[in-house]
Amino acid sequence: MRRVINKLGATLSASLTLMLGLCATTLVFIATSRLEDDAVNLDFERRAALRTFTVQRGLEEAVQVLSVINHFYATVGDPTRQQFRNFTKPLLERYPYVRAFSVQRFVADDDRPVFEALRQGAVPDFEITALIDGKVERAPQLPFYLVVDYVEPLDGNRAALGLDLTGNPVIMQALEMALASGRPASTLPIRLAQSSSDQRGLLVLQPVYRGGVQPDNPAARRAAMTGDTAVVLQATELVQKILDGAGLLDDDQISLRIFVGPKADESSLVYRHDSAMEQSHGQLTALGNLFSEPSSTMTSFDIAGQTWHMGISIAPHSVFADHYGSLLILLAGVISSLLGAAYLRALSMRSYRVQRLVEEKTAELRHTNALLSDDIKARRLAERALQLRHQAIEASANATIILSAQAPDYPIEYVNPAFGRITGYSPDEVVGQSIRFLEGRDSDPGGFETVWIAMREKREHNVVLRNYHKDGSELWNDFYIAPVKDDNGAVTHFVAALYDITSMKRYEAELEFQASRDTLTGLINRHMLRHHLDQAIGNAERQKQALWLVFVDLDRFKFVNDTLGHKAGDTLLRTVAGRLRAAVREADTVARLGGDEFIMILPEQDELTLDTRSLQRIMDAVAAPITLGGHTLFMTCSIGVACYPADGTDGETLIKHADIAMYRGKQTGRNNFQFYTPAMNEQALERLRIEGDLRSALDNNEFLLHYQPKVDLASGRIVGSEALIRWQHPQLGMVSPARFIGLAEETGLILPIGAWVLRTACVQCRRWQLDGHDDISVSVNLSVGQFLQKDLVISIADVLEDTGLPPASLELELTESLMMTDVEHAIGILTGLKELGVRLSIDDFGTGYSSLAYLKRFPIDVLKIDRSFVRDITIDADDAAITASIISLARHLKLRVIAEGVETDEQLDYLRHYGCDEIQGYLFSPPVPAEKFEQLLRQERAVV
Ligand SMILES: Nc1nc2c(ncn2[C@@H]2O[C@H](COP(=O)(O)O[C@H]3[C@@H](O)[C@H](n4cnc5c(=O)[nH]c(N)nc54)O[C@@H]3COP(=O)(O)O)[C@@H](O)[C@H]2O)c(=O)[nH]1
Repeated sequence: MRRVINKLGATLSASLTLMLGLCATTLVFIATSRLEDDAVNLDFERRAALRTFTVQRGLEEAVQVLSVINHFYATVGDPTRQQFRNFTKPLLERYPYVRAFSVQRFVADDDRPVFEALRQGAVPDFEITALIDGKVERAPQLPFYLVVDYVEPLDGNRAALGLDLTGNPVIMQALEMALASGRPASTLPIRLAQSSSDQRGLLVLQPVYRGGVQPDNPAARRAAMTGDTAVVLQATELVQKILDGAGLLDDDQISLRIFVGPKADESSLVYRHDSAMEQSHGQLTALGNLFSEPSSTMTSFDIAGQTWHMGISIAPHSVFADHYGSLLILLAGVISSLLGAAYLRALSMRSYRVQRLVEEKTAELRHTNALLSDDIKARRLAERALQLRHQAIEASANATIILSAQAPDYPIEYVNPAFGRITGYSPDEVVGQSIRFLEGRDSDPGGFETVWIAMREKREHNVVLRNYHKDGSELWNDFYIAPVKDDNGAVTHFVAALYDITSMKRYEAELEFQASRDTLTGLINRHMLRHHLDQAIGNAERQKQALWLVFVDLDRFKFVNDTLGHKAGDTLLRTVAGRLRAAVREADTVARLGGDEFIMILPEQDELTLDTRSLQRIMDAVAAPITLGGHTLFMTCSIGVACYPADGTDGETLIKHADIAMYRGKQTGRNNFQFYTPAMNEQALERLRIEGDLRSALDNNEFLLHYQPKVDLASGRIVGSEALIRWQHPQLGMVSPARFIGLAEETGLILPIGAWVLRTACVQCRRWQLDGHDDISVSVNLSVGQFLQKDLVISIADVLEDTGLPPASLELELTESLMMTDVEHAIGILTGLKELGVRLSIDDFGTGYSSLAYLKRFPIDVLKIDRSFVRDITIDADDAAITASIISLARHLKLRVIAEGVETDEQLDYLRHYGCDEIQGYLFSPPVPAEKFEQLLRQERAVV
């Protein structure tokens, strides 16, 4: 019984022991499983953290590289394509995940053709393009473009060169972010123009500012932005290269998903790496419960303003593999005793603690290690960036100066080599000195003052300064200064960039000069004249003094231009311009209005009142002979004067009235000056009116000829006639040629009108001859326009042949000034006419600047004394003497001489006394119609 009880007890005890053993074993199994789970989770977290950290650090490094590029661009100013290439080449080698570096520039539509043409110098087919429906095409017209100006490497990125980014809202949004934050900003993933695959890329952008200094608020940054620098990253490739570079893609249990954007979903997925198990997903499903649930984690971080999400998961794994130990324990526990179970439990508890401790220490060590290596990496990066910046500053073409903010007068602490090249001063000469030593005596004192104020207020500033090079030459600088703060935000230094804009300033001054000057003569031009005139009128008004507005127009300038060519015409204008300038006072203004028109402003001065001698001086200056390419020219001018304030109180009116007066001068025989009178206005208006009618007068047969007899003083008989045109105007009645010949010359109508006169006069004269007046001749006035006609000789020969008039019966009257303008040319034409057999006469003789030396070279037959001398022959001793000398001169040169405008017997007696050959004038007859002239011929009486 006792044994039974003992057995039962033992059984019970054994059962109990067994039960206890089983319970203990089960408990040990569960605890061990948990321990194993913890170890697996810990390991996953460590692997995930390492990947997240590596990707984040790689991305930050890519953004940092952009800052280096941006700094280089800002420091160098506007690097050339080659400089940009040289700078980016080592960076591209060092950072293989960078797809490209690029520089964007704003281009206004107006500048587009010039910009494209300039860029085509380096890239022949360069043009501004746009990405339209996935294709790169010529960009449509926009007010401005943000053009990819440089991109490196060019291979593989060629399609991006010239691309206008303004049409890409994602890029423009990122640029806005960069402007708002003042830091580089990234786009969301976009399709790249240069990428043929579906892979998307990211652009990290950093604006470039005018002067290379970043303004401190968004509005100022927006205003100062000239473009941007960018780093182009192929998102998938980037992550792949970062992880691969760190050897983190070998783990076939880890799956990765990387998203860029506000949400981590399929649309923002940029990278995916599947574990080996996940790749054989089908088998997993079949094995079902034998595999554990996958562990996963999602971490988000910010890169250049965009949120990156990194999802990491570990593949489902075999329960057997993870819990092999615990299952063994379960098995052993079932078999082993309660003691073993108890021992196991004690052992496992201890092992759990030890393992936990080991894991914790290992994690701590890894973390410290990672921090240490991060620190080293960060230091290396910072050192590299610092070195790069230093090299960029040293290599910069523009001067960089660092000034102390803590000593009085802000002494210089550093200057780069460009400073020496630009200013001529070595670092030894300037370090420790105030930058003001660059100032010169006549520098604008306000310029540096503004720099000082900005430094006192510890803010950035930009100013254009006129400084001086060490050799004393002028040095224009675009000067930018900005404060440099330490880690606590205290301003310790100022950095200044000094751009040499001397040549640009010179060019500007040259342009300004050009804009105000007449390029041919160097005189001030029409535009600047208005400015001078307004000023002169203002002065005259204040001083209560007069001023003369003198309008000078060269006589027969067209003749020189047409006969000697435009080059000679230009030389003539330059000569005249110089003479006009020399003929007036320093304070007077001489301007060229255009063509052969000059304006002079002669203000009255206290000690000097205005007087017509100054006008005569101007005329004399123009009249001095001018030799041009073997030709000696005798130029004259017509002058019109309008007086302030009598003839106008504003510039426009004064010029208009002086022009009218000048025109009057032209009408009254040129080579004179005329003061404006209100009556001239009427004439100018009339001129406008008759100009229109003149064009149709010939077609309407409104012209007719009158003839004035020429009487031979020896025989007292009519020997010739002068054909003088008349215009029977339908409203104005008979219009004198004095009113329209000048106009006809100006408009070119003189050619058909002159041809009509010549033919009509020849027909008439021949008719008189056929009627029995065999000796009668006709003289016709030849105008400048006709004289310059290339086929003049031929056309006269044709008329003579057509009409049958013997050449000797035709006399051509040419004015003295017409022939004297270009003597050689005139001699050529006159010789041609002479060979035809016609007679040649110099009309209005004595009124021009005749040179007697030339006179004898002209093949002429007759001198016609101008009626202005004849008129006063009996009352003015000078006119009488001139007339007598002309007659004597003619005799000496074996020329016939005729006096026109003879109205009185006294005049006739005088002329007869001195041996004048013929006379013409009202004393015998005014010009009369042909029928009346015929009557005079028929009277056949000795008239004088
Ligand atoms: N190219 C051409 N010029 C022409 C032609 N016809 C005329 N003219 C020129 O027009 C100017 C004015 O001519 P007109 O009004 O006909 O005056 C002429 C005579 O009427 C005038 N005259 C003649 N005798 C006297 C006189 O005793 N007193 C006086 N006060 N005037 C007189 O002189 C003018 C002729 O001058 P000129 O030619 O110099 O001999 C005039 O310049 C004409 O030349 C034409 O067809 N073509």
